[in-house]
Amino acid sequence: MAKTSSTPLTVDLLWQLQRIGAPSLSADGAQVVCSVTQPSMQDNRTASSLWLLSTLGGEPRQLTQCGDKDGQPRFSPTGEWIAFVAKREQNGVKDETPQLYLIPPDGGEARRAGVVPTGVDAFKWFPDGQRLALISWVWPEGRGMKDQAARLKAFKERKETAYITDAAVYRHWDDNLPMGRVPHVLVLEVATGKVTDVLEGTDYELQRREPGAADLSISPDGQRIAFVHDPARGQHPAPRMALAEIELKGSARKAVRDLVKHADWDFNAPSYSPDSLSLAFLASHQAKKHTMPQQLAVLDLADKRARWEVISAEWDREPQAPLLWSEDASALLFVAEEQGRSHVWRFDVAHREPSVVAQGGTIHGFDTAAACLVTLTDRAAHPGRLHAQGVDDRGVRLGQEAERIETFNDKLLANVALGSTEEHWVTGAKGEKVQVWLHFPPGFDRKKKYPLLHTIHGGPHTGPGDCWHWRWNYLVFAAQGYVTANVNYHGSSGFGHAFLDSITHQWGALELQDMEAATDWLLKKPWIDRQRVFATGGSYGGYMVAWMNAHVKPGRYKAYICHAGCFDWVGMFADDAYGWHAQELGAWYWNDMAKAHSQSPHAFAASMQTPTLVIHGAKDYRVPDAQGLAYYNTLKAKGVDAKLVWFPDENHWILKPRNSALWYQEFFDWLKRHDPAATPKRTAAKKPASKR
Ligand SMILES: CSCC[C@H](NC=O)C(=O)N[C@@H](Cc1ccccc1)C(=O)O
Repeated sequence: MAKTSSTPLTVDLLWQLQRIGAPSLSADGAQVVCSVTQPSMQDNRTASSLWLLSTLGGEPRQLTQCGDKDGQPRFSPTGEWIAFVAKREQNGVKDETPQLYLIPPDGGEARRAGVVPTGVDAFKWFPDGQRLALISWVWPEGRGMKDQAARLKAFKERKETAYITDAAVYRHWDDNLPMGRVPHVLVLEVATGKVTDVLEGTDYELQRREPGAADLSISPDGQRIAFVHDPARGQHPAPRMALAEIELKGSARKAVRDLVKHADWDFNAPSYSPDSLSLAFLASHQAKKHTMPQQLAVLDLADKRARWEVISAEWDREPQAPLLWSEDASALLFVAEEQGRSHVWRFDVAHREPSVVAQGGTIHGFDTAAACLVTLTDRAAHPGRLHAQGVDDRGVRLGQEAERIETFNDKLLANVALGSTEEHWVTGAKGEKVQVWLHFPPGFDRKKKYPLLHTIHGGPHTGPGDCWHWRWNYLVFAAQGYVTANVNYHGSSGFGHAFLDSITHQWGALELQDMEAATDWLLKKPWIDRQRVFATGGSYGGYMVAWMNAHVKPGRYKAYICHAGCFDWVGMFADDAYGWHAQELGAWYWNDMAKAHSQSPHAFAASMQTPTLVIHGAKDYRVPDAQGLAYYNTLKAKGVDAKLVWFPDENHWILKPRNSALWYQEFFDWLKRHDPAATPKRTAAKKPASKR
């Protein structure tokens, strides 16, 4: 039941809430460290600090003061240190790039672990707690850290600003990848601070799209590092990754070799087993179909012929990185989606049997040690929370309820009337069941009528549901009085491969049928006001509302809001994901323009008449802002009521607090402006110029 208090969930309150990062558990399972991000609307920024919590009860303790971006905290296997990434000024030295810091769990001053001129993107502890493997983007022709520092200095002091590349992969989401550099594995010694690039002088490099800790695994004896590498070295726009292994002699490279490589498969998330007998990893049979899920696979490390096998082929769900082994090496633990939620799963390797160990909501991180499992979980009804629970030595959950180990946002939310969330299913395209999440305003009264607001998710291969979203918060929308619907249309993830793959080469068709089936179902509800129906969406959801503007009878939806929407699949070739277009749309545009246009809203612009708010960030490389500008310009040229909100300093997501508050305000103002029941807040919408 919704709380009866009167405080609604407002954007202002949303931006006061603290944001908990992925937890790391100490080896004895007694302590947890995580980052906590505190936004400041006043300062228009966010700051993150590290907090120490206990799985045995007691209040959390702040470990570091609000640094700029204290992040990725990880307990050392021996429990002696917590390592984290930060940019700081210490002992007269100001970090120009993120560095690795160490702090004792008992607190005190963190110290820089060593100097990595090109910065630290991610890291993994060695089992002995005496070394760390780091990921850093280095100049491949560089030799040693001094040379890297000199090259970085020269690059920063150059007067030219051009970004020059001959790579196929040179951008990711909103970043130009570091020009002239490639991601390598470095080894840092805790005792000396010495840093060694253990791929220096080789042709090996890590995968370029956000290489992270899950791309590395260190063998229990500390003598080998498995890593995800790109055999095409950035020269293929849709590369298939391989796994390789560095053999160490101390902190130096002794050898590097391919470990798992196959032209038809994409591999990632290597994970050595605690008994050193196996390497687990994720494998996707891309040659079979580009939508093939990542499946669990295991390599027998004793097998001279390096044979590996998929062990989850019978399970129609998709494990996500990272893969953690149970302590007895009998099972793998990971997160996987399941019909609008995600859980921590345990997969018994011998019996090939999955089971849920920790239920979502939506799980955003977990860790396990010493028969304890800690999770970071959110729901539509609350932001991320940390829970701890006992698991037996086979990694199977003990007892029913996990214990919450923090109350970071409880006080702020104590008197907030949140509204409620329900899961429903409708018959959609192909006569198949389609999941619809409904979020109701606080104090919802079935005898009254409410406006309907569709919030269409992006992807298309994602499957949100029972989750807390900072940028598209379902209950913030509901608090404004909307029944808010989230349809997991055909193509969404978490419902099996066939459902996800069903839209391939026909983007827009089945999804539209699902949206319309959900709207038809909702229009039959006595508590929906048929005259007050709106649809909004971001990215692929923005594509969907543009597609609906061209394919749905005007008037059914009073207005649309298109955030970072794909509008024209030919123009979209400027995006950072262009390598996947042909697989998804069915052809390269130059080979079959009609095929591209048949799935492209711009090709149907003639029929667009519904008022639309277009929002886009200039630094968006996934859906370049030209897409939103073209859509807005098209509507203006046609005399359709349209408004543009363009952010010169934001990317695919609107991340600065003040810009996010403005985003929500413009969002609600647009809906009110086109709501027949709303008293006009400002002068009536300008009459569009004569229809052309
Ligand atoms: C298929 S390529 C990129 C898919 C990716 N999300 C996963 O489902 C993505 O970035 N989706 C964008 C929309 C988009 C689709 C195709 C090409 C570029 C962008 C999104 O919805 O965030």
